[in-house]
Amino acid sequence: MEDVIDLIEAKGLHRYCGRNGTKEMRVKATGGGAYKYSDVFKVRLGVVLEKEDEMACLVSGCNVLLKAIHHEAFMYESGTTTFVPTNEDSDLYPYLLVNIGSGVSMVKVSGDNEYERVSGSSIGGGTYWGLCRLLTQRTNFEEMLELSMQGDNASVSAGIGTRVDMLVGDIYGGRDYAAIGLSATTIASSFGKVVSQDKSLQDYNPADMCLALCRMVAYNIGQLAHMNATRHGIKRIFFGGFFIRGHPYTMETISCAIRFWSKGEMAAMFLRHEGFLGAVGAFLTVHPMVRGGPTGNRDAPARKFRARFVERFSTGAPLTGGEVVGPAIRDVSERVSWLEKFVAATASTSGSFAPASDAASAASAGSAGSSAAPAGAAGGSPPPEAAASGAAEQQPRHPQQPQHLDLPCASGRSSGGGGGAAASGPAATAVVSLSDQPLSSPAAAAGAMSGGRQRMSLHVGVLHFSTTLEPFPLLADLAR
Ligand SMILES: Nc1ncnc2c1ncn2[C@@H]1O[C@H](COP(=O)(O)OP(=O)(O)OP(=O)(O)O)[C@@H](O)[C@H]1O
Ligand SMILES: CC(C)(CO)[C@@H](O)C(=O)NCCC(=O)O
Repeated sequence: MEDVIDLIEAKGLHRYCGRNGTKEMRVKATGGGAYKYSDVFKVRLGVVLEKEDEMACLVSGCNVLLKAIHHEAFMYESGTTTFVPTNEDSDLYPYLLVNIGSGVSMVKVSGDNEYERVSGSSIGGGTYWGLCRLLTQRTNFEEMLELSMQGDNASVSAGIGTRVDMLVGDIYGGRDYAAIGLSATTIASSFGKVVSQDKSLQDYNPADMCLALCRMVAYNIGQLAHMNATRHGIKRIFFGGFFIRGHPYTMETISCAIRFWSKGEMAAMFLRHEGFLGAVGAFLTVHPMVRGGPTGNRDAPARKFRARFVERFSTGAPLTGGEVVGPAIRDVSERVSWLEKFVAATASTSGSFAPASDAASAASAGSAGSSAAPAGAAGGSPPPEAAASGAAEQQPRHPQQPQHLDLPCASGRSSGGGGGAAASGPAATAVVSLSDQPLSSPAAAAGAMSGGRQRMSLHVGVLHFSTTLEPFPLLADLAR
């Protein structure tokens, strides 16, 4: 947070308010940080944080992104990314939103402003990060993700006793337990193999531990999500939060958990703007969705800009070749030029923005990081849903795929029957329609389809401070 405040100060961002920066800047903020850092913002920057409820912001941000961004949601299975277009006409509700930040919140979303936090878990991104730090002495999150790409949590080829996870095969003498749908490579007990090894911490490969932790946390969340979806009769689950980071292992593991426990009927869906949901929601309290009607036409260029900006602001952390190319929070000062372009672009179009209040931007103040991930793809045949598409695009983004997918659901009980290992092959990105995803209630679908709503657009402001390697051609254009 200190870095962020230094940055705001250095760039004078807190002065972008009112003519010549004369007004007090008020910024919408959500999450615990909106409370925790309220005084610091006021004292050091003179900025007032206007607090917005975290769950409400998560939900409204998610709803808007799903409606405004054609390719916001995607499935990620066996190395293949399959986009699931969601827009205003799609039958979106009800769905379960699983937000994986430090902790995990599970929210049943039944309508635009209708939601209930139905569950949560303290085993989340903070758990992964904290345990990784303890076990590997690494402090940098990106480094941990990269390490996990090189890890082997329980390889059979590595020989019994060399890795950390205990497999069904370790217990059953190399055999499957087919009667209950468990293959020999299914994880029977995360870190369980350590118990039978007379070794100390330094004998273990940090990469193996990072991977085993990633699997443990992600699988547990996937399993809890499925249980909660079932308990509430929900057929669609979207996963958000900054823990995911478009990390193939994380997404693959969550997907596997959902496929396995739903007996192949459900698929996990991820979000391109995963880490920004709350920030988008907070921003919307300043700039509500652009309305149609006579006044709507006046700010058409701004609307277009907003929509295009969001589409392009992919905030991605796709992993290519094991390297995290998304926003690395390393040296903040060297990668902030986009922020300046954004400010310039916003200033140059602000006449048509018609802000609802003095607040100039919105921030999710819960964490220091930001960003999300259009996951790239590679390999494998698409899951059954992808076959319905016909609109598959070849879009190689993950030239190197995870190598050790001895996933807990690599058994006959998942729809693919023994799926789970990432196949090699050409990268593939497919598109399916949301209606290919099962609906829990036809009535809900009919309700969601009615009402003659329009496609919405929005403008994501300075939501989070994030650095990114993503070029911003649109912003650059506008800034010129
Ligand atoms: N560069 C990073 N630095 C720190 N954590 C990161 C980074 N990238 C991803 N993460 C993960 O993101 C998590 C925080 O996610 P997020 O910002 O969505 O939630 P939060 O608002 O901090 O948590 P909560 O909602 O529980 O208050 C961390 O615990 C960590 O697992
Ligand atoms: C406390 C919050 C909501 C803060 O974002 C989050 O970290 C969370 O949902 N934690 C899990 C708390 C629980 O066990 O329900």
